[in-house]
Amino acid sequence: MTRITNVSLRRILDSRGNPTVEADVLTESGGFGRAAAPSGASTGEFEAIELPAEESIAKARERAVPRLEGLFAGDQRSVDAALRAADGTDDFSAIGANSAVAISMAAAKAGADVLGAPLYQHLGGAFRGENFPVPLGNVVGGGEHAKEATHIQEFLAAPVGAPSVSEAVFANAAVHAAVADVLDQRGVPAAKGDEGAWAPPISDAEAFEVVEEAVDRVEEEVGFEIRFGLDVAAAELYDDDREAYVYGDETRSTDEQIEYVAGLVEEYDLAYVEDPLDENDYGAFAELTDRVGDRTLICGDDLFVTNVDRLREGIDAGAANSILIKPNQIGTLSDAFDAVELATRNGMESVISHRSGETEDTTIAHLAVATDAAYIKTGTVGGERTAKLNELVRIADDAV
Ligand SMILES: O=C(O)[C@@H](CO)OP(=O)(O)O
Ligand SMILES: [Mg+2]
Repeated sequence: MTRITNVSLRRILDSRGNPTVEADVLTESGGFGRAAAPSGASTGEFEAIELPAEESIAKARERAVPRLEGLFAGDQRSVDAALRAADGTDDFSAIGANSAVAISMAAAKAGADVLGAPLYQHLGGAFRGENFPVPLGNVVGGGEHAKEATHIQEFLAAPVGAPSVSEAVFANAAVHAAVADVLDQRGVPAAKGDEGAWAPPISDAEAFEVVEEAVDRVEEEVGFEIRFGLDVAAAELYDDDREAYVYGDETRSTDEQIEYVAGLVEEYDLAYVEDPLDENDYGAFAELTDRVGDRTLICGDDLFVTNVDRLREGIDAGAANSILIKPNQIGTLSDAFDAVELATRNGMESVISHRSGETEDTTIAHLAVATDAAYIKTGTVGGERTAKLNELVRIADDAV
């Protein structure tokens, strides 16, 4: 039987050294699932609410755990509906999206365990297809993830021509290493940001040169196409009072920002641009998508926050052609799947993503394969990032 007999919650460390929530779900027949909540730094204004870990655990123990015991672990919709009912708010502010997402993911793993199936197959079904996501590798970054580095939050290698997921993963690691060489040649010292990307104290313009050079070198070495992309995280740059995007001493109006990003897509043949504009500006997103959406992905992260209502608004406005999916932005796997489904039905690509604060949890690797996502964004190096990448390699190798 797959009935849940026990849900336990504990406080563990995330990659920034902050406390986060880990959940264990046990079933009657001995099925077991464990998962942990990640945590963002450049969080969207409309995300589900993360409570301090201790508080979230106490509230979830009191309100959610009693409702979960007795449910079928494999029936993800019921588990997630019980979490929503236990919380009773729209944004999980009563029990915390951190406990909710940890329990939701742990229940899915317990459900898979009972079936003896890998998680990606439990979630994606027998006919999920043979595709694998292209890993987007953060190789240079700044913004909220490294304050003294670039204004643009992430420069992402995109090995779109890789013949296998394994070659793609290693290509990203090679670009990360090549960036270090290029910076070294230029005499630029660089620490690493929260996601393991290099965080050099250089201008965005110089970062483009560095990343382009590193990508070109590795492309030549591996013999397949590597492009690159960005997470501008523009909501963090936008100043409501000045109605402008602030890049240190420089500012750009919304029209200038659209012009700037369209120019970057053109000049660097960018494969992917996430959050190029403020999270409240569907109109500006639509304008940019109209201009360059035929040759690049314009992806909404803070814009959509994995929320179907916000996605619907975006679809009506023509605001983007892809959506970033972060289960903890919305609180359950069912909600994340609903967002992917709505996006797919409307011809949009899905990109499954980690957070800047992470654990060794590998659920998103399975989620990306299960949903047939075009891309997965999960960093390049560092244990909490390679945990997901190595799991992808194992999934491709049928070894999970
Ligand atoms: O903006 C993002 O896409 C994420 C992950 O890269 O960062 P954070 O988790 O800090 O929101
Ligand atoms: Mg983002």
